[in-house]
Amino acid sequence: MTWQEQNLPADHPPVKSGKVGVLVVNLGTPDAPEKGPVKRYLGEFLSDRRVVEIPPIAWQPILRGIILNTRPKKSAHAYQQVWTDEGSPLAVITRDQAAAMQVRLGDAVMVDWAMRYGTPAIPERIQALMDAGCERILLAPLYPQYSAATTATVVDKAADKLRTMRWQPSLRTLPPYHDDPAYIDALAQDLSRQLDALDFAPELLLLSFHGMPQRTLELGDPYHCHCQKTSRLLQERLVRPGLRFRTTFQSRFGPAKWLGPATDDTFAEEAQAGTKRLAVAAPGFSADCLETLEELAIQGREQFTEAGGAQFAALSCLNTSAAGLDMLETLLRRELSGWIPA
Ligand SMILES: C=CC1=C(C)c2cc3[nH]c(cc4nc(cc5[nH]c(cc1n2)c(C)c5CCC(=O)O)C(CCC(=O)O)=C4C)c(C)c3C=C
Ligand SMILES: [Fe+2]
Ligand SMILES: [Fe+2]
Repeated sequence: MTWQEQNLPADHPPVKSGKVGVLVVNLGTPDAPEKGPVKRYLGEFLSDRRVVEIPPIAWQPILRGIILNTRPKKSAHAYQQVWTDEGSPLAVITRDQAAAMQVRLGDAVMVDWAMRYGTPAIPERIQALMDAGCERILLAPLYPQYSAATTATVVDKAADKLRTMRWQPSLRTLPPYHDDPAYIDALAQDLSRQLDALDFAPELLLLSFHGMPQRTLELGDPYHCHCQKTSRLLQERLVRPGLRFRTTFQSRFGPAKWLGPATDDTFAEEAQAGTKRLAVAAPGFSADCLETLEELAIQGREQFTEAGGAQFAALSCLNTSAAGLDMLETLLRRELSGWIPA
């Protein structure tokens, strides 16, 4: 009998056992590559005021009246191009990353995963960790570069859940790791391996990050600076004879000005300027997803070759590569320090 049990009245609810939980989180994805599920997912994602910073009174009519009636069909078609037997690549890879961390971190922790939009939802998985006895939770949004639209909204969602609890778990959050040597080393190692395996030598390696409205930079979001720093540190580590680098931003959305230069314009511009052999990597994405597998690997190839390019390769994200998992383990262990034995 523990000290706590001895001191409790007979009718007291069971006392939790003080385990440590890790919740790995990524953006989210539809449950199926069809119009209905894509519409539900986009409705939740694009209603997040951290993502679209337009007052709801002005934005919701545009979202409900136009975007959710046109985009789901087009996006569902794009998702169909990349969907796997096990589901959406982003969900499958995130699940596998969490499973690998469970094996590496062992019984000292319980590792689970969630998606910020769609399923499995953050509140549900926090509850599951608590039901399993976790009194301490490390929340790990897998975004190397901080942005209010990604990192902050994960913390908000977890806080919304904690707000409803009498007995809250202790929470730690994984900080952004855009300039962490473990991350830069993992990228350098994994991209070198992939470049070595190509059947051509690229003249240009495009480092493409997800875009954001330009306004977020002006309002003080560190995202753009984090991307630029990752890019610089990676270039310093990835010196290869004859290889040039450029940093670009992809996935423009809506009419506002977004961070530039735009990845799609750059594919065409480079080809027109005579670049024949190009590789593209997306260091800001922890897992391959629609934005890398469809927008870069499929559309990007078309944009580059139609404008006169000859050889094209879209490199994989860290996913469950050895380098990627080593990095994740390093980052998680550091944040778990004091909570689990070293
Ligand atoms: C206002 C719109 C958007 C902002 C701001 C935005 C920021 C942002 N997104 C990611 C990562 C991902 N985005 C993904 C898909 C996606 N993104 C937007 C819009 C904004 N993103 C849309 C509408 C979509 C859905 C697909 C589509 O209809 O085109 C994904 C992939 C999801 C998947 O299911 O595979 C990721 C990952 C970051 C990192 C970011 C800001 C830094
Ligand atoms: Fe996005
Ligand atoms: Fe996209």
